[in-house]
Amino acid sequence: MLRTIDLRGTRPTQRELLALVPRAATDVSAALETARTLVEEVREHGEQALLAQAERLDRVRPPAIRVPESELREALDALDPGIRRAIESTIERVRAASAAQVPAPERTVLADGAVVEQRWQPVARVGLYVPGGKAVYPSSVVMNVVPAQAAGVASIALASPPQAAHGGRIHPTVAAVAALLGITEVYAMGGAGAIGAFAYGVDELGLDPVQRVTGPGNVYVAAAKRVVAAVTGIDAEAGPTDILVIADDAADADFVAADLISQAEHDELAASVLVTDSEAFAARVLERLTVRAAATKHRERVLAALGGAQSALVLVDDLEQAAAFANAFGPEHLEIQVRDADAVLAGIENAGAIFLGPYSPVSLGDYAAGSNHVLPTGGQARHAAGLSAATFLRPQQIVRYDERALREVAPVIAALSAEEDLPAHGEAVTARFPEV
Ligand SMILES: NC(=O)c1ccc[n+]([C@@H]2O[C@H](COP(=O)([O-])OP(=O)(O)OC[C@H]3O[C@@H](n4cnc5c(N)ncnc54)[C@H](O)[C@@H]3O)[C@@H](O)[C@H]2O)c1
Ligand SMILES: N[C@H](CO)Cc1c[nH]c[nH+]1
Ligand SMILES: [Zn+2]
Repeated sequence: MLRTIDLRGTRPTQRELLALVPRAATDVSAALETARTLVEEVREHGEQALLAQAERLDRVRPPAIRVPESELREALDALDPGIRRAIESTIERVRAASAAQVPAPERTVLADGAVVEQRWQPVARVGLYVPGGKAVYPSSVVMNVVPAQAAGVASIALASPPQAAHGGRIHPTVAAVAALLGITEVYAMGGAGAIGAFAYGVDELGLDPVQRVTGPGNVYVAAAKRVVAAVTGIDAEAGPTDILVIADDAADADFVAADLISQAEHDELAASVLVTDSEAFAARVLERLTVRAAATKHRERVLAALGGAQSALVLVDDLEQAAAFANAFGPEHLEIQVRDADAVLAGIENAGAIFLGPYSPVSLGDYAAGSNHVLPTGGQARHAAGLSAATFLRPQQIVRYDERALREVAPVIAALSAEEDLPAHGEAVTARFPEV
């Protein structure tokens, strides 16, 4: 079920810990060549390539890549009222949390007349990817669109794969949520080709290139984002999901097993990792995993993920060692289910999102916590962050010096420009004050 990594009695260095983290099976770089080819096809052949890729990879030809606005409106009209209420509740919470993520402008006065300001400028146009292969993700429409709107992005395009079960149209709930959020530019295109279309634009579709592509997806989507990163901004590579649970023997083994399975259900490449200082507790979780996995709907996918080299049971001496392993892993989702969760939290540096205690499971964050579920995977949480309003904003510094303030700092510029053998830099200042 879960292979064991036994760290007890060892004190691995940072480098050794990194080597122990099970990553090879889900390494996005293995999908890079495929993704590059698909992106290039779309760059060169536009709409025709998107249609051919849909037939090949989604096994359906979309009636139109650009989704008519009438289809979006009709999907919203037909949306089940219960689902609509659930979506509206998610929107409300994510909107409140996203609004709080927009930083205030800053003004630093360094001396009289010497001011450096910082303003947060939204990118002008973004392409948001909503996955739809093994499952469909209307919740990801909310998680992409709401922070972009909170940031003040003026132009938003959205893509989701054509669904064979819906005659090549996007999933109707995805269409409905787009309409609910006022999005009108929607494309039925999936995978790496969709990311290429956003990055380079497709003239026949009236699809202009975007400045930033965001959103989750499978390894091909994550690899395509890496491919286009030279021409457009991206968020973190939000690829196949992972969950790491730190638990001690006070945790509920059934809760932990349920949470490990909840994320394994996304993808055969999903990673579920349990880190514990109690062998007896680990045995209880393994037993509950076996029972739950046998009964769950997507059992084959779940068993493939739990049995994959990316998933593991990690036995540690103590919770300090558990935190060190988690920091090396850089999980997308970290659950802390121990007696003193805050004490473990204090030792955590790297995680996409952190879920504390028995009543904060990852699926709460997936749908309804108000936090964002588009999060860095593949260890990127060691340096990257989840999607937020800040993803769509850039800090811009504005320099406002008056004559006196520049005169005061002129000797500093003169000294440094001479030291760097870039005298024209100093001359640009002395031109203003020839006597300096
Ligand atoms: N990290 C996050 O924030 C986050 C959030 C939600 C979902 N996810 C992940 O998103 C992924 C969703 O995957 P999915 O497959 O359901 O939807 P998807 O939309 O990511 O992928 C489907 C597309 O993949 C392409 N594709 C399929 N087979 C291919 C092949 N053999 N070669 C090249 N391209 C191919 C097709 O174009 C298809 O449209 C899962 O891995 C899930 O864990 C991650
Ligand atoms: N767990 C995924 C983030 O990695 C998000 C999601 C959407 N729907 C269900 N789950
Ligand atoms: Zn999930």
